[in-house]
Amino acid sequence: MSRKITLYDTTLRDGTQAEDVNFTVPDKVRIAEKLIDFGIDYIEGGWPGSNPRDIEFFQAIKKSKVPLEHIAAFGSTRRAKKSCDDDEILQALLQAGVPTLTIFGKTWDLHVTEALKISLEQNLEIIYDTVQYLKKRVDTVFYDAEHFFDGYKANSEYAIKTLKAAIEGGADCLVLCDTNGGTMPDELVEIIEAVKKEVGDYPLGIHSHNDGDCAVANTCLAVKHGIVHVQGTINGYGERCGNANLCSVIPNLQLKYGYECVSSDQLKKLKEISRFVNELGNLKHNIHQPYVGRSAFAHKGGVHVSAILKNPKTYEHIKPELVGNKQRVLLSDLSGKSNLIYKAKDFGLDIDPKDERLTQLLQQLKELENKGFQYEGAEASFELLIRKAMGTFQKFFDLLSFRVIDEKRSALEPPFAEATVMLRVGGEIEHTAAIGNGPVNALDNALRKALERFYPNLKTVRLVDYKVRILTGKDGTKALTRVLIESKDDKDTWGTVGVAHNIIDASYQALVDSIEYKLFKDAYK
Ligand SMILES: CC(=O)SCCNC(=O)CCNC(=O)[C@H](O)C(C)(C)COP(=O)(O)OP(=O)(O)OC[C@H]1O[C@@H](n2cnc3c(N)ncnc32)[C@H](O)[C@@H]1OP(=O)(O)O
Ligand SMILES: CC(=O)C(=O)O
Repeated sequence: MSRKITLYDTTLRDGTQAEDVNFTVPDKVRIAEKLIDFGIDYIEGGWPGSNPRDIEFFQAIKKSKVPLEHIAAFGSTRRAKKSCDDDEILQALLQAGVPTLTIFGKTWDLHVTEALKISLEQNLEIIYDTVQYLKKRVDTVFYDAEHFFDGYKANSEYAIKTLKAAIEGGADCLVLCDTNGGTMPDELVEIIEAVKKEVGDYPLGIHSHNDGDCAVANTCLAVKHGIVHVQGTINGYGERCGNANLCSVIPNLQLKYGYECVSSDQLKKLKEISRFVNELGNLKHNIHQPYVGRSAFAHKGGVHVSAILKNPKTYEHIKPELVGNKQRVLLSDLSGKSNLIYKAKDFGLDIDPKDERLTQLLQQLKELENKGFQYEGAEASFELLIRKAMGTFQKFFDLLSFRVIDEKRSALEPPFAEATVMLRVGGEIEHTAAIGNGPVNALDNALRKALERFYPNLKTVRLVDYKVRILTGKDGTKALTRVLIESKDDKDTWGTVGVAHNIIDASYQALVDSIEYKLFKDAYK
């Protein structure tokens, strides 16, 4: 079963045909470099006959560290009224100066007569002509049989003739494309088996679109049925609903079916690759994405957590580390004691499952969640909650009072914000005021100013993110708010949360947790 599968990535071509997906030339080069390190065999860089950016890519890639034998340029067969020598698209392909060219030709008689408006015979000539012309000039020509499955269903005899024209032209691989993405897995298998009877063991590839949500399944089944060359994109980007997602295809083929795709060390970079492409494309990470999503191995239900603590296999289909991901446990009102025990272990606390305080803590967590607290992203607040409940937290200060003034002195001036805090450290009372560019900033400044005399290490703390979420929008300005704060020092980053109807109070809770966590970790961790 360890047949080597050729991986052909078209993120930089078909991927950019997706709505909202664009990469600059330097980004395309960086992605190509990353994909090569990851073990992709071919990277389709773009369509040089299409636009200046793609032409520039093929110039830029020659100055990068990517070996050119891994780069393919994409284009169509020659136009009906042109010879290969005169066809701008073929000439642009050759000028790209790469040793691998991929061209797509028509399989479906509907497309030949309706889109190209030529005869079926003429289309066969165009396919043969183009493939043999290019094959004389470059090392490798892949033939993408566009709409292969729809074409086969409409006119199987003609569809096979188009493949044979490409074989006669000398194509190195016949890539069967499910261009409209609506082929069902059973149909796909049946058609591949029929094609094999016609072309023997000629190398076959697959290029599946995802319109029926079957692109990954179709690609994996195609491989099981003898296909050796797999096309797809990182995160499944592509025209309309996308292409076969290589972030799922590769681990499925390698870990489930035992095919050889990339090395096990390269597979560990899968999550990183997925993120990298999103980052460069300024695209949001899909947390629920199989294998690579943040939630792919995140357990929320108490029943699940209880079982994975005994054996991770109970609710995990693979070991997350194999694809560079990790197991996570979420806290919510669906948690059981097992979630708390797991989390506590993360913080270095061993809790006895029979400890009475655990039941109280679980109850407290559920009540807090019900009030709007959420500890996902605010793990420092949760650690403080556990430590306080288990009696392993030491207080560093007591707040006695605070006051925040937000005063608009004239219509033209911005409001003036000032905060005063009174707190006790040991036996000493500190009473301090500070200003800020808004009420929360003033409160933050006042708290730090009051405490820095006692705890100079607070000077290293910076707030790097402050998010406010309205939890009950229907209540208008009376709404309940949740504030999430992310803080950083020279070593760590931590998140804290506060919930209240008063946004200053919610911010205060999150700020105090942030300071308490910093003082605790510096003193005890
Ligand atoms: C299935 C796929 O995803 S294939 C890739 C699709 N990707 C893209 O289309 C992105 C890049 N495309 C482009 O930049 C432009 O469409 C170009 C430069 C290729 C062509 O632009 P234009 O010459 O203005 O043509 P236009 O885009 O309007 O129409 C496409 C032409 O290609 C022809 N064509 C389509 N497929 C083929 C083919 N396999 N072989 C030859 N000609 C083809 C069409 O018949 C049409 O020609 P016509 O205008 O004479 O009818
Ligand atoms: C070639 C290609 O992108 C397709 O047929 O979908």
